[in-house]
Amino acid sequence: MASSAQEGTAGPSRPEVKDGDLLPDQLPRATSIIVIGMAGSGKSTFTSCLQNYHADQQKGESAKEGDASTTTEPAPYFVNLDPAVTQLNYSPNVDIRDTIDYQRLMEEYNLGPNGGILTALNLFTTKFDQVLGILERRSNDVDHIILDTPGQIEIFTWSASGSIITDALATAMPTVVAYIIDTPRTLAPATFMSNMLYACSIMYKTKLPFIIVFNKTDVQDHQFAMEWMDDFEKFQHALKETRNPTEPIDPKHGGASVRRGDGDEGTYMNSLMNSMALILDEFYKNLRSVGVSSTTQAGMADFFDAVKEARKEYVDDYRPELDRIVKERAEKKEKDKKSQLNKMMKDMRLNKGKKSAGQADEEEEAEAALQENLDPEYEGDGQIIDPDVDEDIQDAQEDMFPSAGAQFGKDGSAWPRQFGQIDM
Ligand SMILES: Nc1nc2c(ncn2[C@@H]2O[C@H](COP(=O)(O)OP(=O)(O)OP(=O)(O)O)[C@@H](O)[C@H]2O)c(=O)[nH]1
Repeated sequence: MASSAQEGTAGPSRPEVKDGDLLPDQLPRATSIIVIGMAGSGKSTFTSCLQNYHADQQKGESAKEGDASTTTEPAPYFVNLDPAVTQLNYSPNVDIRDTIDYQRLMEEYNLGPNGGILTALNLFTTKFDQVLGILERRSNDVDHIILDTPGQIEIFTWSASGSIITDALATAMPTVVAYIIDTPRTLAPATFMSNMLYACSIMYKTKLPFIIVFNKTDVQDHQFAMEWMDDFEKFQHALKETRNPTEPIDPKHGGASVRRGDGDEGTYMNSLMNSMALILDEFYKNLRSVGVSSTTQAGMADFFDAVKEARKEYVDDYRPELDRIVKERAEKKEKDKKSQLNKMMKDMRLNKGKKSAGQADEEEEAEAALQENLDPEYEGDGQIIDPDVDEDIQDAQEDMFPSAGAQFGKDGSAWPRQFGQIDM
């Protein structure tokens, strides 16, 4: 899909646009990266690795140049959204724990650990507009804003607060999802498959560009997973070899099971896995995956390349779709507003017809009294609207209250008064 966003020159506060860099004029410089993954997959370690990687890169650059000031790139901006984490190996710029005391919340509301995390996240989300304000201000100074999410994956991915945070971010700036997978724990075809199904569900829920990050490659190389994704027959072969797909394979021996089963207890499971693998084949085509080690920093350069590609995908595919949805919603809201107004006017006319002469007189008096105090630009929702912008509604109001035309108020001033003339 062609990009509808214009690639323009950077604004005054932005760095110079380099070849290949995608900095459409209206988009912030930063890409926000939402780090999601199963409990223990290494989200926090990965996030801290990003911080260390940046610091080490900067040290390397300045050593090469011999002058620390020449190539300094701004450090990523970090947000911790896990209220229950006790220790972090990175220093977040914004930390949910500064706002919410998770332990006290659990005690006061008699909540379990997951209920506590969910409630903490919900409370934090009520203030997320303030956080977003901070992030938006930083988004023209940094390249990456990284959000570390709670350990229990479903608390973020399937909660209303998770959706609100994700949508708010994706509307404000290019946003991508980094889905962390514990590679050594994915050696069993069934575990691999369930992880991929989960990833697939998150991708379709958020509709954001997605990066699969096979973590802990210092313990287990992720090549086997890449092959399973690239070649359906290789996955089938691994399934056949393992018999019981819940047992890990030994990638050094062509996918044979570490502990081979000798019955056919896996047959049903295998055929289920086969069918799901076929379905997921399409999903794999839309994925970019990298292997990293959060302890050795191996693969981090590949990760940042993948982020660059994902940003481009956001600009080309996600943003135009988002703009279309926003426009569609605004049009629908406008249409609904007008049809409700028309309906109300119709009801009023009908009621008027049914009223007795005395009632009608009383209502006319009440309406006249209302007109004296009514600012004709008042739309009824607490907002002063610009009549030039919304001429139809203004016309409708004049239909409704024909006496509210140019008249003189009790104090002799012109009526309706212009906005700004109203005595406060
Ligand atoms: N060898 C190795 N261990 C890792 C790597 N990344 C994380 N770990 C270890 O995996 C364990 C879990 O890592 P965390 O970063 O706490 O995982 P998490 O996903 O943030 O955990 P929760 O938020 O509690 O779900 C820790 O013992 C880490 O040291 C890695 O790349 N290599």
